Amino acid sequence: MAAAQVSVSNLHLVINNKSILTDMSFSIEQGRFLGLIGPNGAGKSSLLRCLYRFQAPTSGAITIDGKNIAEFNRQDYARKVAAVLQEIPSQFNLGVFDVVAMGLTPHKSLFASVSLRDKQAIQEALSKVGLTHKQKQSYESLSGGEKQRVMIARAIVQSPSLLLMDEPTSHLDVKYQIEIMALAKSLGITVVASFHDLNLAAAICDSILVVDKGKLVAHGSPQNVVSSSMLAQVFGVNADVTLQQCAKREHVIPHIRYQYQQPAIHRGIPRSQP
Ligand SMILES: Nc1ncnc2c1ncn2[C@@H]1O[C@H](COP(=O)(O)OP(=O)(O)OP(=O)(O)O)[C@@H](O)[C@H]1O
Repeated sequence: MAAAQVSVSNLHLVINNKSILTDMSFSIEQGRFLGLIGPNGAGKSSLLRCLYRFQAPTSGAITIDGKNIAEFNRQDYARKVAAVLQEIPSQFNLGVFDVVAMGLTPHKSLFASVSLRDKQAIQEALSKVGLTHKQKQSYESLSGGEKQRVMIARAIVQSPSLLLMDEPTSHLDVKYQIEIMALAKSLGITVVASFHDLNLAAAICDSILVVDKGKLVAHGSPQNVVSSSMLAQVFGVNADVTLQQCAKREHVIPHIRYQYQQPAIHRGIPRSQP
């Protein structure tokens, strides 16, 4: 499936009279990898929920390939958009193979059986996330990181044109953090993913959107967005940022070194020294 072009305009989300997202506008070109970063409670998951239609925005519009997402029927939307969410479902009383097979549902008619070609797609996805040897095991008995990789395999099988991921690496060891992100990038589809590992986001993403208190405070290439001043103002941390030439990519990647010994900053205002 071709990659999707996504556009968000003047998005507002208000829940119980509380502004969760305020006047967000941005767009993502086809096939690009957009990273969402921001402190806890900034609104990253809420934005992803709006993109996934889990949450209807209070006002504003989200379009995919020029069509408002509210206008897609459920099956068409499921064919177009896959999500790997923060809350890993725990109700799957299924084996790993069957959970991954659920990714095929939007593409099949009711009661259609799993074909040989489907089986190959499932095996391929399991191999890509390094879980071929676990395919007969029950989903429930997997570790947190293994469950997360199963959900990513399921999203791959779904063959979407837009992949939404909420902190997809939170349970993964460092090897799989790198591998899974490289895998998501290699799919050639449009990806929107939230990150807490800012160095990983800077290394992987084509562009980064910084969210703070429900507002978009910066949007651009990692090189333009990730800076000591942004880290101080938005995250309240002291850090040095150096630019590293990447062998495989033409551009430079910012690399953050946190100053663990220095006092934290309160939103741009250094805390007083003891
Ligand atoms: N259904 C809801 N009812 C009330 N408040 C909500 C609801 N959903 C989200 N919020 C609030 O909206 C704010 C943004 O939450 P969200 O989960 O989007 O942040 P986040 O950036 O993903 O945070 P984290 O990095 O901690 O996962 C938080 O203050 C949260 O408490």
